[in-house]
Amino acid sequence: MSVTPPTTTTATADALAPYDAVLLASFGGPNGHDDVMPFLRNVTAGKGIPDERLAVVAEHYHHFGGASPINGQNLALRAALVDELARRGIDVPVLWGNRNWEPYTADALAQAHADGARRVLALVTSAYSSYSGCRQYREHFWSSLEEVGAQVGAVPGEHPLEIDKVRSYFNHPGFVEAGTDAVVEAYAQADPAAAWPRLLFVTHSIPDTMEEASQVAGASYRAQHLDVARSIAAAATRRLGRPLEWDLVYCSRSGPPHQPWLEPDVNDHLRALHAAGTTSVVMAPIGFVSDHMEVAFDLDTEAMATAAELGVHAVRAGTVGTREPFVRGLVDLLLERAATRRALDAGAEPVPGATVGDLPPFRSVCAPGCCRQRAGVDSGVLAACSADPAS
Ligand SMILES: CC1=C(CCC(=O)O)c2cc3nc(cc4[nH]c(cc5[nH]c(cc1n2)c(C)c5CCC(=O)O)c(CCC(=O)O)c4C)C(CCC(=O)O)=C3C
Ligand SMILES: [Fe+2]
Repeated sequence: MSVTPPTTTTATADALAPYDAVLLASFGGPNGHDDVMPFLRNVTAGKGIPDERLAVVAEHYHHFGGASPINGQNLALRAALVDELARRGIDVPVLWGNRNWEPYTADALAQAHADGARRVLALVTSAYSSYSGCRQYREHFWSSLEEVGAQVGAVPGEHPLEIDKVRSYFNHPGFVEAGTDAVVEAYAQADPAAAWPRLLFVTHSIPDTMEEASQVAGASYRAQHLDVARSIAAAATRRLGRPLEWDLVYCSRSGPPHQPWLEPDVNDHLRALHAAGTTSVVMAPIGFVSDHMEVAFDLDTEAMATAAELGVHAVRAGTVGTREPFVRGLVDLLLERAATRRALDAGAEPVPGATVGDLPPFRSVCAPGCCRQRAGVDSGVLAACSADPAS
């Protein structure tokens, strides 16, 4: 009797080469009451967010014991990634590092360096490209590498480790499939006797200036969301067998009142829909990969209260979290990025990236001037994962 060996084992042994570690890079969040203000000061350092706004946001955290759910969710995502990598025969350390709270990226990188890692592949917990979801992480990688360099006695600008980043993955099939599953599940909770719910895709608002600057990456932050919304609405319509009417709305705006941010706000939109006769909605938070504080407070607490006050029936769809299609897609993206790195090192073109929707795959190596806070304004802050760190 002959046994056919599984083909995947040998095929994937070096699938992540030349990388020797994966970094799950996230926002970070407080773990208790005493962490809240220091965390908020980290987040808003140099941003000019007024103290009154910080006090309001601090209350959101105190309402939940001072702890954000985001850290537990990232640990769960890391465990799911390790499992999926192991299932494919890939044994690689998966580090976890945050921009705004412990464990900090520099500490994770320093440990990886001490353990022998030299090339790190980063995956950020933000699917869309804009300053907040892309460049701010790349600037943070650069300064974290400088910090590790200083610890090991490297010359400034010469880093003891390299970091590459997985492309913005909003239009990757795994993200869209998991988001579609979440919407279909939410509609299953709809009362069959009541009105068919209108679908509200929700994301984080950003200043109009940041939206304009995000356009440099190919399609703006808003256009990226519209592409995902169309893809999910079309797939969910097919699966539910009924047409869906949908809108893209925003939550969590901050900044001074005179500064324009993307609109409509989810609460304002609920009021407008109610006035026009809508009685039932599903809210799908496609802008967030897990149920962290924006979802737990701004949607589940605040927007749900608005809906209740109006008498509008509202169901909140889940986030992609650790759903199987999402985790599988993230591992596919790690492999795609490694194959692209090998191709670029050999003087060839990046490998083609899988997508759904109308937009092309976003770049693995960011273009000069991409995703600044303001279009055309160079802040002078260096960023990793681009051809030119100064641009
Ligand atoms: C686009 C976007 C995402 C999605 C992409 C991604 O996931 O990265 C995101 C995620 C998150 N934002 C978070 C928290 C905060 N964001 C703030 C402030 C801001 N966010 C912005 C944008 C975004 N933010 C912007 C333009 C600001 C203004 C100041 C600035 O330019 O930075 C502030 C300051 C107070 C306030 O102004 O609200 C806080 C506390 C948390 C942690 C939640 C938790 O603890 O569970 C997460 C995941
Ligand atoms: Fe934010």
